[in-house]
Amino acid sequence: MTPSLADVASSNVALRNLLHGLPGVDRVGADQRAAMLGTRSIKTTSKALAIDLAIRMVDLTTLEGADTPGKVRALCAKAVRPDPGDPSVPKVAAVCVYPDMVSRAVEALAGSGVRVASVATAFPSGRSSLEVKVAETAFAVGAGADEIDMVIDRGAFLSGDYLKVFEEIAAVKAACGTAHLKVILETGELATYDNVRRAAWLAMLAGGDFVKTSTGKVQPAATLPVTLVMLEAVRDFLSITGRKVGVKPAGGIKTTKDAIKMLVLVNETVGDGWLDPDWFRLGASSVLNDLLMQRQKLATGRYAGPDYFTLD
Ligand SMILES: O=C[C@H](O)COP(=O)(O)O
Repeated sequence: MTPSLADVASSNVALRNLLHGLPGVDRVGADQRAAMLGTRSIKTTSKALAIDLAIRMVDLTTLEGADTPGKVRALCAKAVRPDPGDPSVPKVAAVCVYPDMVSRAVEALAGSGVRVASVATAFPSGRSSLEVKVAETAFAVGAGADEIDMVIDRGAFLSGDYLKVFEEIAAVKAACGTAHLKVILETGELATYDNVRRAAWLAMLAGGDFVKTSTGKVQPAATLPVTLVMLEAVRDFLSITGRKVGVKPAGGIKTTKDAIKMLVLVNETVGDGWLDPDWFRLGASSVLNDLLMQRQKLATGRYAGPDYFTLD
């Protein structure tokens, strides 16, 4: 008999049985499939569409201790008008900042349609109490964040305390109110693809609206095979539960090639139902300029050169 959500949500043994009962990931198969899809070429007309779609999916990110209000304002201006010389360039999906910068981003993005995402829950390590994590989430939402990017407690996950991870995600989700919750698995610390699949299921069962690969502070980050495993998880979760969850690879996505490989992977794994910023994001601090340069190259046949664009 399939256990109910209430059953698994109240017992670590039930959660463990469910997560360890998922089919194992064929590591060699996943690596090969991702590598094969990564070599697919796409037509020039499709490339132009893919670049604009990738721009619309970017969560333009700055997560540095040295972030200043001025840097966040400049990033927000870039999010709304990525190329001031070309109004046909679409806006990005969101700007992603630390909680204390949310109000600045909200102010700078007012009326633009670009969302404000905030990391929370003692990002990037996640090492704090549940009370602090919930309070930090409430602070960011109170300041106007539309989206919260939380980290899971990898220590609890890796020691098999799935219920702790589940309860933490559920508590943060409750603190989000109407804000969307992205759950960062930090796949570079999870050791196996089986763990990535289990952590993705745990995040979805606990109420996450998105599963996200990485903080950008740990390597490896958004690899193609890990993103493939997570795409398979959201596909299977939808078919079993009827609830659709988004995917956000983040960390180390730097070039148009990287971005387009991700889009091919989405198309081939879950289909075009996820080829939309509502369901797929690219978390990146520095991919936008390359997307702009390649876009201009396609349109004019020549590169404008990196100096033409403002810094990411
Ligand atoms: O969430 C997004 C990541 O922090 C960005 O990582 P990145 O700086 O490697 O692009």
